[in-house]
Amino acid sequence: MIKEKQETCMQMDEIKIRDGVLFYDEHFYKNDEADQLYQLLENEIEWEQEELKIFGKWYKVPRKTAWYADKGVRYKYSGVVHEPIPWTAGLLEMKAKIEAYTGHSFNSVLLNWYRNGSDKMGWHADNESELGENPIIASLSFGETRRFDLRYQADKTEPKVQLHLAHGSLLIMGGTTQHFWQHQIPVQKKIEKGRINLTFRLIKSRT
Ligand SMILES: O=C(O)CCC(=O)C(=O)O
Ligand SMILES: [Fe+2]
Repeated sequence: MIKEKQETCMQMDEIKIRDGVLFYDEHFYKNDEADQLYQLLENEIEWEQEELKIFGKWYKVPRKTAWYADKGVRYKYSGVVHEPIPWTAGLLEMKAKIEAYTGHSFNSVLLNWYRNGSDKMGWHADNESELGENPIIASLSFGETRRFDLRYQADKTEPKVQLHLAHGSLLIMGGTTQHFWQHQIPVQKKIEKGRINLTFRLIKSRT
């Protein structure tokens, strides 16, 4: 099984980084399928506008979000514990395709909709304790290609990594990536259209 898993991931391009594991498949979905999935997600997902309290003042999160998962799985993001929405058929299909391809299973997905290039996500690592020691995160992107930056925490001289996550692509982050690296989606003012990202995760502990 382990051998099979490795072979499956070997079909993906490995992006070599220090103290981390990244695999990327630019064409996980064909273009026309990806177009349809973008529309489906934009219309069917129960998008929320979250607000965050920073130093006593409320700010709108600069993107729309949604959280779908198995029953009973809870997750804290943007400082709030979220109850999951039950899976839709479309999301379950995507999950099954990723599971078959990678040999890893997932019980939840966090969705982010960046409506244009002003929507963003700041530097962070997906290192919440619920995800366990070395989480595997499977990230699907649809819509506009956005930059995905990674920076190494312990040694600022390590060069930043810049990826461009394409329409229909799959990125896998694994190994110790979340210990040593942070990532962000920076503002790209010239981008006028939207991008939807789904990060499939396995939540191990139930808060
Ligand atoms: O939009 C992306 O590609 C990244 C999303 C992300 O980092 C997250 O949901 O934790
Ligand atoms: Fe993240």
